[in-house]
Amino acid sequence: MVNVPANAENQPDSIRAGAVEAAAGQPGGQNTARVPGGPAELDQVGPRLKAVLQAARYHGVELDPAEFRSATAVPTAADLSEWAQNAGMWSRAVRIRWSHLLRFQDAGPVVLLFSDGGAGLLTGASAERNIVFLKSADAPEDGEAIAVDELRLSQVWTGDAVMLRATRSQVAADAPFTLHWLTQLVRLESRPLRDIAIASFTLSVLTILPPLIVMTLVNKVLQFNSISTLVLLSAIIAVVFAYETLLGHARRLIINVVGARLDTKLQLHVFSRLLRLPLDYFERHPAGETMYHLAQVYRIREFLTGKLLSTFLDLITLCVLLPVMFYINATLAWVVVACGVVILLIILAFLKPLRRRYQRVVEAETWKSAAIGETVVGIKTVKALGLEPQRKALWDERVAEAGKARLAFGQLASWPQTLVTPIERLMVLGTMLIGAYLAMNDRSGYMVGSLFAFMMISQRVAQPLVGLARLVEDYEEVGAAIGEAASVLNRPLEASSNSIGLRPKLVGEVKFSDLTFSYIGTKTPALDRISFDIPAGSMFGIVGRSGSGKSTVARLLQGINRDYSGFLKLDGVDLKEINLRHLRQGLGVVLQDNFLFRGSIRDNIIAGRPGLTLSDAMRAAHLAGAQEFIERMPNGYDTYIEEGSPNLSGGQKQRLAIARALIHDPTILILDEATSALDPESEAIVSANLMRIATGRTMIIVSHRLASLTECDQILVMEQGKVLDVAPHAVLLERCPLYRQLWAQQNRHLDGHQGRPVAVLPRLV
Ligand SMILES: Nc1ncnc2c1ncn2[C@@H]1O[C@H](COP(=O)(O)OP(=O)(O)OP(=O)(O)O)[C@@H](O)[C@H]1O
Repeated sequence: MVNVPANAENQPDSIRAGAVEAAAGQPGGQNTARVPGGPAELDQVGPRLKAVLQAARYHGVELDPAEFRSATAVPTAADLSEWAQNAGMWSRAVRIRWSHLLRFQDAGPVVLLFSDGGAGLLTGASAERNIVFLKSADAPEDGEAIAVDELRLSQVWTGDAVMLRATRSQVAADAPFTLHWLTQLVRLESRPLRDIAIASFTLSVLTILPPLIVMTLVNKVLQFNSISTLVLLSAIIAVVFAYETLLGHARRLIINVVGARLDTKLQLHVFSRLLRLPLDYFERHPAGETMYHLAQVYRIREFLTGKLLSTFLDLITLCVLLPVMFYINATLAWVVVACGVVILLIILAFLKPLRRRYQRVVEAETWKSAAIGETVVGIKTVKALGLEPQRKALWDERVAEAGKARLAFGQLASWPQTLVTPIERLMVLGTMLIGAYLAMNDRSGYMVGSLFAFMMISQRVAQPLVGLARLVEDYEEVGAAIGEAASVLNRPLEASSNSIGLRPKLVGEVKFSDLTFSYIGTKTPALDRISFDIPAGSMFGIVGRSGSGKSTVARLLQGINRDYSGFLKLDGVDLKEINLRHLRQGLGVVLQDNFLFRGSIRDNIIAGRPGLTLSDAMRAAHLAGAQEFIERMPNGYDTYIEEGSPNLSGGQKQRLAIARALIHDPTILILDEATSALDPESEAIVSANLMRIATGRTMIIVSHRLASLTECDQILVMEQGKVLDVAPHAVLLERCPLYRQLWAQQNRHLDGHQGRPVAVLPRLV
């Protein structure tokens, strides 16, 4: 019987079907034949990677071959497993025996590595027939997995296997940031939490002993002068204290570990979601506001591993101690419980007004953070325009508002505290007084010892009871913090870069058909039924007045905005269908103002892309015309650039940005006003390299300056979001009035000479 994996219907065809045509002879092999139906880029991927890619796809995860790292020519099981793990999957590289393979009946495909460098996918097994079902990574889509016995497999299999599946945390990575998600996160730590609970329970039990011993001491030892009982009790107390100390230490250690792990997971989650937020979000929200909201995550973590955990542990103590209190004296125990209930009622009564005031604190703090963030980001403008007094006034105002809101909250929050404190005292002192009264009327003589014991226990109970009541109050604050963090993290993300979308091989042909697009919140469309084609490998210019939609065209091409109507196709594939990360890896973009990160020039050009070296950086710098000025710098490619690159001129910055865009040899290079802010000399240097840069790729140049576009194969003229004309420079001069007008405006100094402006136009080489 063929044991097809349980969710066989959900498997991609490439796994479900196909045969290991060469399982016995040439399994996998170093065959680079096209995978039918698979992405074109798989053609260049070796069989071991292909097998892992397919196994990952079975679990709904699309791995990126560009992220695979291996120190050896033939990927090892460990490399492959690490690749899957880096993409957030659970994966293990294992060395297993045949008998183990027979147990893989419905766990999804397992990748088996073959001794010739190939690989196969184990899709099922039959223990009765002593066979496994195997399929090559290169198998045709509609082929069947073939049955292979132990002897045949042993001829080709190294014994290494890679197991992988989607992890819970991976599923959780897309989950919204809610209290439920946080609870799930905590539940993943169930084992250490269980240990903490056991330690706490034991500690609680141990805390019962001293009061009980005191009770015995008073009732028995003091009354009957029993020295032997005293010695025994002392020994017990010593052992209990030693245990208590050790267990307390262990508990704190485990709490620390759980706290650190939760912290790490939260931080990873927050940053990965932040990176996946669409650009739109960042354009609409000040950086300071976003950072303030995200900082709330740390309050949530403090609550989870601090107050919540300790209250949970206190609850264990309560559960152990309360019955003992009732056992010692029910009347006194009821007094304690009644006090606890009153404390809870007081806190509940204040919840709603506290929530309202806290909301005001949150709003005021958000505005405050936005003001400081904006000032730091725009400090150049603040200084240049001498806006310090205005910014200071704004800051003063925001600080005052936040202070007022905090004061109002603090004043109200102190009321429950004021009301709860006497009740807390009453809980301890009241029980003492009532206990003393009861002891006076007690004739057995045992009441005194019980009273001592009760006093000791009630002190330990009062704290958790109050803590429990306060937890409700703290939860309000944390609830607000979750809301704040969620207001950033729970926005719709860009399409999942790992798992969704096609990865076609990009050639560089672009087609806009009847495309209309409006920014959110605007009435007039930024692009209005535009249609034009950009042939692969051509140089394409876009001109138009300010606000005509030039940059929007470039944004849509980068997949920044995807909610347009009509079609935008890249090499015949709808852009919305293309995996976002794959798309952006095929694009190079240089903007008017490019951000260079803190680090060396080399690091900035390589931009952290793994596997690239100094010689790659030098090649890109040469192409961008940057190598000459880099080599003149004191430390060459190791010259350190500060954030925002104050030690570079505008032209140098732009050339570095172009080098950075060229480093991965993009199929399409977009220059969006990349040379507009440059002085004529720098522009001439950059433009002089454009022809070289353009070779072998599609180049889209958005520019105000018509002079920099004259060499383009086609120039698109835009006006108010519409396409006015598309033609080469000379033709546009003839037939497009707007183009002619813009050209005349920009080249008045040429004296009616229709040729190229002598001073501005760079000679392209
Ligand atoms: N993020 C945005 N949100 C809302 N509206 C926008 C946004 N970006 C641009 N717009 C609007 O869309 C229209 C086209 O803008 P776009 O930036 O594409 O024009 P442009 O031709 O590149 O202008 P410029 O040459 O001045 O850069 C403009 O009316 C602009 O106000």
